[in-house]
Amino acid sequence: MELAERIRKSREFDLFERMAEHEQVVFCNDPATGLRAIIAIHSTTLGPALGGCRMQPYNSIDEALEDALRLSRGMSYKCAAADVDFGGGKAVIIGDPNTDKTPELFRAFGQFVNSLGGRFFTGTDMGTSMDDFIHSMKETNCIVGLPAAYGGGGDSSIPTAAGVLYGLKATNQILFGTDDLGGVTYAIQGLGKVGFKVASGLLEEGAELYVTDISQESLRAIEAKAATSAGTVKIVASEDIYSQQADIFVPCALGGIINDFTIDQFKVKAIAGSANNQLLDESHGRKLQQRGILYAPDYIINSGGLIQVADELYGINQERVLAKTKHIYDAILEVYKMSELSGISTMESANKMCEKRIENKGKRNDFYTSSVKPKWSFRHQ
Ligand SMILES: NC(=O)C1=CN([C@@H]2O[C@H](COP(=O)(O)OP(=O)(O)OC[C@H]3O[C@@H](n4cnc5c(N)ncnc54)[C@H](O)[C@@H]3O)[C@@H](O)[C@H]2O)C=CC1
Ligand SMILES: O=C(O)CCC(=O)C(=O)O
Repeated sequence: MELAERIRKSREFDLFERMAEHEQVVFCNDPATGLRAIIAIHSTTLGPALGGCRMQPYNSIDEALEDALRLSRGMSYKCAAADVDFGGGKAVIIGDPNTDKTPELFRAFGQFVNSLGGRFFTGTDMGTSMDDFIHSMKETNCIVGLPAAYGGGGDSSIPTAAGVLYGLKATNQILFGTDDLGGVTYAIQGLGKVGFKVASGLLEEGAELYVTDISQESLRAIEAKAATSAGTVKIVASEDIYSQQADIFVPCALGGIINDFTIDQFKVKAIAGSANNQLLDESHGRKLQQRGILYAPDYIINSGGLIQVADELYGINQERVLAKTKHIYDAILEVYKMSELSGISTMESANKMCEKRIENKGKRNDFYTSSVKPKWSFRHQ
């Protein structure tokens, strides 16, 4: 029996089966600082792996690993969709972002990132902020999305939120024949770095919002914002956000929130938000299609942050970032149209497009020319 076949048949190698699509998974353990993290590299076909680092009080190693595997896979598709020279990776730190952060923990994390020798670049995600990575960057230059004062492109949640607003305009174009964001009702889950900016942008345009967050501070802040805006806001309980009588559900917190339990609760016409991995699995994309709910593939509508951090490789240029982020409007319209023409779901349409791009790049003969400086070398000077 072939080695690969023998391994596949042995239950003791289940972990390798789970990461069958992934190139590498690194478990990072630093007892001195309490760091326990997982870095997952899905694919480096398009370039070094890139993906933010999430911090969350996961209930088990299993849950943390699953998140890292799913998120890093999503990054491969996101990089292909945004046409940037990066592959898919992601990191998760096990811990409570409100109580467990220390400078030493993020320095230890930076050391592990550095040990990958440029195969993995990272920055902020759910539960982490630019300030955390100021500590990590002391150990590695594979950190993106740092403040401008540290040579980075700044807060990547700004272009992410801008991209979501462009995606919502495209969605309104299909639903109502207009790009206007005002006069429409949205149910927003999560008012963090991205969700708060999206909600604020919608309020300024006169939208009617239903919002939820587990942070009372964020809820008070959005009420204060609404008091000085053209729009209105109503706070709803976490479990009620899926069943709001709104036009569009805008998930900006957790993944897996489109599942068998929530799908029957939706009364919306469309779902379009920043959260990564919104569909529990691909079948839920088809179920949304059957229910006539338009779905904006998450890794396209939320690619503004990636566009900005990828731009750092060329020396950040905000005009270029904005122009590329605007393109999210066309990209979302394109996938809605592809799905309509082919009859397959919007997510399947987007996946097919990205898989083709990755396959084509994999086929290309990247031949070596000794006179040209390696593309990434300036990051290691
Ligand atoms: N920051 C970025 O540029 C990007 C973020 N994303 C994704 O967007 C989502 C949000 O990211 P960030 O805003 O950066 O994270 P964040 O950590 O700043 O905000 C998340 C918010 O969700 C809230 N939340 C957590 N659990 C909740 C629940 N059960 N119900 C309601 N609210 C809940 C938190 O209290 C927090 O306010 C994540 O899925 C992230 O992976 C995707 C692309 C880029
Ligand atoms: O925003 C970042 O720092 C990297 C991009 C990313 O992780 C994401 O788009 O999910």
